[in-house]
Amino acid sequence: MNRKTKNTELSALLAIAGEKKGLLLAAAVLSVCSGVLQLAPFVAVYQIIKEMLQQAQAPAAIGAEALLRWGVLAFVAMLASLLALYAGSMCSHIAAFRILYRLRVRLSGHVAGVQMGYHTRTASGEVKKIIESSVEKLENFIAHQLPDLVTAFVIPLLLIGYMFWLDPWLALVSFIPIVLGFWLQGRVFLSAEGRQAYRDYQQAVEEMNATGVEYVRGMPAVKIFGIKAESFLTFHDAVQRYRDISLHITAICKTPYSLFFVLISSLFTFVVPAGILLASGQAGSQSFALTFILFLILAPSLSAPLLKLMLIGGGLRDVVENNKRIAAIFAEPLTPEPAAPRNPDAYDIVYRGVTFAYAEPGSSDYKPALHEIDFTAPAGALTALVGPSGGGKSTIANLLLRFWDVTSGEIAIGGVPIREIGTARLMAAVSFVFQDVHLFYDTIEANIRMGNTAASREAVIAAAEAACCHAFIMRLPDGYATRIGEGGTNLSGGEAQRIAIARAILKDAPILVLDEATAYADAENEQNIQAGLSRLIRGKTVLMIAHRLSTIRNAQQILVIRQGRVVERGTHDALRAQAGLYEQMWQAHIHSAGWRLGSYPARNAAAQGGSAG
Ligand SMILES: Nc1ncnc2c1ncn2[C@@H]1O[C@H](COP(=O)(O)OP(=O)(O)OP(=O)(O)O)[C@@H](O)[C@H]1O
Repeated sequence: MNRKTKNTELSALLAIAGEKKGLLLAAAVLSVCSGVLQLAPFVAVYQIIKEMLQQAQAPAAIGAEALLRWGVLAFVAMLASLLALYAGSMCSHIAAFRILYRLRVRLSGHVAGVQMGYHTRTASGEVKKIIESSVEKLENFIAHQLPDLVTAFVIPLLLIGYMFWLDPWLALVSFIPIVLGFWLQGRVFLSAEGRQAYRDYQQAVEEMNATGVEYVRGMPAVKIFGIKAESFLTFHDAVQRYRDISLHITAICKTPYSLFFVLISSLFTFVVPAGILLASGQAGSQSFALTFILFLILAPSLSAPLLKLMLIGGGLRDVVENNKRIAAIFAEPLTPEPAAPRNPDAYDIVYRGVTFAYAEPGSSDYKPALHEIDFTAPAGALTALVGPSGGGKSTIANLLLRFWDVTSGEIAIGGVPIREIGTARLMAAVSFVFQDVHLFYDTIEANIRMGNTAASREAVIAAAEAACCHAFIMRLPDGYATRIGEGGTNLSGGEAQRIAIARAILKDAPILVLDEATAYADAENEQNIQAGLSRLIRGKTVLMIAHRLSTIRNAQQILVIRQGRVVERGTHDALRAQAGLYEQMWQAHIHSAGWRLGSYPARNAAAQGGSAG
């Protein structure tokens, strides 16, 4: 990663934190105050010892009042320190939760605005993980680590400054092990080997998580095909890689980390011999003895913030990693919107010389999907897209919604290029019934209403009746208020498809795109869905992708798509007369329609009879 990218990540992190500057500053100041106040008991002990030493010859002269005063001061300072810690922690937590909220809202908004290509390139689990856990980890950083970091920096600086002011030689002796400890740590962590090991570690964790999720998701296949855990090689390998890199990191870190820990935790063991050595030159000096005592008190209190600094330093790498993931989402470009959106006043659709290629995941290569597609879908008519699997039918439909933008050529609605219509108006003009219906974890009514949130209850029911789903909805325990999905009722593929059709009927958009809308229908259902569809498409411009050719027999126009090109076009009768690909597909369709399970015994019997004869 180059320096520029790193800076961008850091500035993105600071920009996020900067939104609540005031609260964060208050948290930092309060936690430094708390840290400084925590030193008060040490000062009190020092003052008490000083008083006792000064009156060593006549202990009776030691002023009990002075000792009490220092005791009370230490107690009050500790109370004040706890109060400051509490107030600082409140500030940092309030700041953290507000920042997290703003960040999640911004991220969700951005994710909704980026082009569909991002969502197909990126696993939905990954985006969810970033919005949930990467953002959540910032809470720990902002609410806890940031104030701790400031305190862990400021307190040792103040202490070291004070120690140098008291006695530069003793301070130097305390300071040398600190420098040595950090140097030993830095030598490993900042070396090329250390940095590479950390990157490998991160990658190993990600791989292990991703393959672990895959393993659990693929459990039905694992069970059906009897694949044992050890033989699930990718997951197994990922776990082994994680173990190896963890052991490698432990091996390179154990000595410097142990030395660092020992050096920082035992600063006073350096101070004692140095003090004795220096004291031998100043025998009888009471003031040196006092300074020495103060050093013995202060040196251990330096260790705690320094060790904390080290721990936070390790955690910061995680924060930077998480921030990198969050910044990568924000770096994803949004669907370009026109400066002045235009409204089409007609709803015919024209594809003119449309060529499109998908970006290959993880490379800068592109995979061509469509070549010079030209056709007009007249307003109010049904245009069907048929053809072999992988030919490009869904891609043609998806481009109309600007899930991706065309590589070259143009798509226009009512003469207005779709880029100039603007996403909101485009979405309002088009209804889409996908092959894979997505229903939200909500009530049936809310799912249908998604097409038109302002619709009346009667309109929702009318749409459900038109889509032939009213009857089965009424059989559900709570009717239209039944919750779908996790923790609620599960619908069959055909039922979910009819809900999606009801949603589209309610939306009543002038353009309708149906991608395999009858995919899940059984023979009885298909009639219902067809009935719903014929009500839905009346008077609209329809693009319909169908594998069952019987469903599009009456289309005004049929386009046969193969290998990203329109290879035949015309009505059903005209295409059959051409005796080309469509005719082959039609024959195959008729054959498969006649090939039902019920016919098996008769055929089988015939075959057996034939062989017997
Ligand atoms: N999101 C994507 N990223 C990369 N390539 C894709 C993507 N979606 C489709 N493709 C590829 O584009 C080509 C056309 O696919 P498309 O889904 O449009 O065909 P289709 O005719 O609708 O197929 P089917 O009838 O099986 O649904 C295929 O080679 C497919 O692998």
